[in-house]
Order: sequence, then structure tokens, then C-alpha cells
Amino acid sequence: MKEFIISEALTEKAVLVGLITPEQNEQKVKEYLDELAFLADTAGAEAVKKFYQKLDYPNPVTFVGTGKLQEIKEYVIENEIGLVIFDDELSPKQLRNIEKELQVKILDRTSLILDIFASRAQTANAKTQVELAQYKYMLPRLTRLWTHLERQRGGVGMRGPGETQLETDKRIILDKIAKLKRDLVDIDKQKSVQRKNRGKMVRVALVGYTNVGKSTLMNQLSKSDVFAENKLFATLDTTVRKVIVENLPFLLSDTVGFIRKLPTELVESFKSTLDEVREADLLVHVVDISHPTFEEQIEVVNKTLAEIDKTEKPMIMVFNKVDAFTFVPKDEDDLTPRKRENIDLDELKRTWMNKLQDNCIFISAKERTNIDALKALLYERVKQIHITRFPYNDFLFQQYDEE
Ligand SMILES: Nc1nc2c(ncn2[C@@H]2O[C@H](COP(=O)(O)OP(=O)(O)OP(=O)(O)O)[C@@H](O)[C@H]2O)c(=O)[nH]1
Repeated sequence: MKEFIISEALTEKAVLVGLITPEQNEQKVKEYLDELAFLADTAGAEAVKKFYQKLDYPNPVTFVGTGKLQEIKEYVIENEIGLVIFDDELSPKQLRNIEKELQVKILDRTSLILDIFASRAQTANAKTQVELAQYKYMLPRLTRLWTHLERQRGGVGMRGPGETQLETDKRIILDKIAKLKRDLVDIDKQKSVQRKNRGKMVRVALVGYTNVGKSTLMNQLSKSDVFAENKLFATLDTTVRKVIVENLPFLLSDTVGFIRKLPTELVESFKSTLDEVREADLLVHVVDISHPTFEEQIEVVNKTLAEIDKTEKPMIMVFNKVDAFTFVPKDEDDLTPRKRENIDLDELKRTWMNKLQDNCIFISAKERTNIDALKALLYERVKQIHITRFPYNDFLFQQYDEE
């Protein structure tokens, strides 16, 4: 089953395909494909061409229309492309038909993200979570992957009487899923013991869209050396550090970045990573304000948070990368897909501060702009939580004084 992990194959030129529908306008699809190109790059593939098609809804047989598929096919043959990536999730039937027609490797956004996850997973926990997510993704697509095996009845010893190969394969995968889930329960137990052992310290979790600068900020706040890279999902596992501001220690965790269009059942596979979010006392939502679609990224993060944790937690919004914010003036004849084209940074600050009051702050983690102000804000919030929880106990402060 390991051949499902396809990282090694992704060193090739890729073509991207997006559909413009009444739900996804042209500007949005262009932004999605830019992000898909970034994802492809992270996986090791170079996006050399983007194809778009306007349709009322995806073609149930081939996703795009037959004419468009022929156009893609000609391009693929002419330019010796080995990989075509679709921005939306393909049904097993669409996948099968497209593969048959194009005769090259076909991926969709989900399988590409899972491939990146697979190549980034370092610890047993991350590896188990990714493998579980991959099998969950694979299960409904078995007909595509395994029909050729259906004819080879009798070949594999584990098969039950009267079962087709497909049923056997499904059963094998369901068994694997069950085993991975059990493994994760064990890992969860260990992790929750670890979390309990962290004592009474207030827990703060950095959350945010992928590549917004969470690890960079973690480094700045904790002076640690967490891996920060301009690639998506540099952080798959949660890193926890003790941070001390003034005299007040608290625990800060860096979590996996969120991304749009990731199916919820796959998000669930990352349960033990996301437990860090569930069990946090305070969320620090990091935003890349220099990104053209940062508002949409905020929505994706808030939506994902609501899915994984029903309780409303206190949250601070940290608008990062102010150094990279570019102002696009009103009168410029501009083709940009930028939503905020007529807004400068001050106006943006005013808008968000009106909305969130002192629950937001504008920083540059890279250039250390306003980091001290962020520390002061964190100090206030962590102190409040600590005092509410232990009104008669200044244990934490004492503990640190004694160290
Ligand atoms: N210009 C600018 N770049 C920044 C800033 N903070 C981080 N970056 C860059 O943004 C990229 C992503 O940073 P990370 O810290 O890895 O982001 P992350 O949110 O942890 O990423 P994931 O692990 O994908 O979730 C890196 O190239 C950083 O150098 C900033 O304040 N300004």
C-alpha cells in the first residue's frame, strides 16, 4: 500500500486545473490556483501551466468538459508533462476517466496536501496521523486503484471465501484504519499524560493559516529554534515551549497550519495535534496581513477552529508581516486579485482595532516589530487567566522566582 505515498514522483513539471463556477468566481479560482502552485512547489513539482474552465457545475464524468480535457491532453503530450493537479476533490469516477484519457499521474488538492504531510511527518505521532488520513482518503477511491486486482482472485492468502478482491482490499484497509486509530489512542494517552505533567501553567496555542509565520513568532517569543521555512506545512507536529514574560511562565505551542478545502474527516485524523488547540487556555491567531486573501484565510481558520472545538476560547489576533504589506493606491490601473486594493495599512489597523479593540496587534515577527508590545499583551492575558483560575495562589510566580 505504500505506493500511495508518491513524494518521489513529484519532481516533475505539473499542470494545474481549476473550475470557475457560480460558487467560485474567476478571481477566487486564480487565487486558489496560485496557492495550489505553492503547494505543488512544496511537494517538489513545478507548475508550468494553469488551465481554467467556466462551467455551471463540474462535469460528473471528466470534471472539465471533453473539449477542455483534449486541450489539456495535447498540452501534456507536447510538453511531456507527467502530472496534472486539480484544485477540487475529484470523485473516484472522474479520477478514473481522467487518468484513462491523459495517461499521466492525476492528483487533486487533498491528495497533494496529504503527500506533503507524508513527506513532512517526522514523529511516530505525525506519521500515524498522516497514514490514517491517507487511508481514509483512499477508501472510497479503491475502485479506481484496485479494479485491476479484482480479476486476480485467489492470489492473496488473506481473502475470505466468496469475497471479491475489492471487498478484500476494503477490508484490509478498514483493518489498517482500525489499527492506526488504536495506535493513535495510545499516542493520545501518552500525550495527555505529558500534558497533565505540564502542571498548572497557562497554555497558549499559536494557530493560523499555513505559512503565516507561526514558527517564526514562536522562535521570537521563546528564543527557540523551531523550523521556519517558506513552504507550506513546515510544522506538522506540535512543538511546546515554556515562555517567560516578565516573571510569568506559560506554555506556548506551535500547531499545524490550516488550509482551505481540507475535508473535515481528514482534519479529524490530526486529532492529537489539534488537542493542543482544544486544551489551550488562550489562542493566538496569527495572520499574514501581506497576503492578498488574508481575510479569507482568517475565515478558514475560524471555521476549522469551530469544527474542532465547540467551546469559545479567548483569542488574540496577531497580524504578522506588516513589513511586507504593500499598499495598492486607488487610481492605479491594477489587475490584482487583491481585495484590499484601496486600503493602506493604517486604515486596515483602524478597521480591525474597531472590531477587536485590544484583542489584536500588528507585528513583524521577522523584523521584531512590536514584539515587546505583543509580549506585554500576552502577559496581561495570561495573568488574567491565571488569577481567574487560581485566585488565592501565586504558585507560578513563586515557582519561577525560586528557579
Ligand atoms: N516578510 C516577513 N516574512 C515573515 C515574517 N514572519 C515569518 N515570515 C516568513 O514566512 C515564512 C513562513 O514562516 P513560518 O514561521 O514557517 O510559518 P508557519 O505559519 O509556521 O508555517 P506552517 O508550518 O506552514 O504552518 C518564512 O519564510 C518566514 O521567514 C514577517 O514578519 N515578515
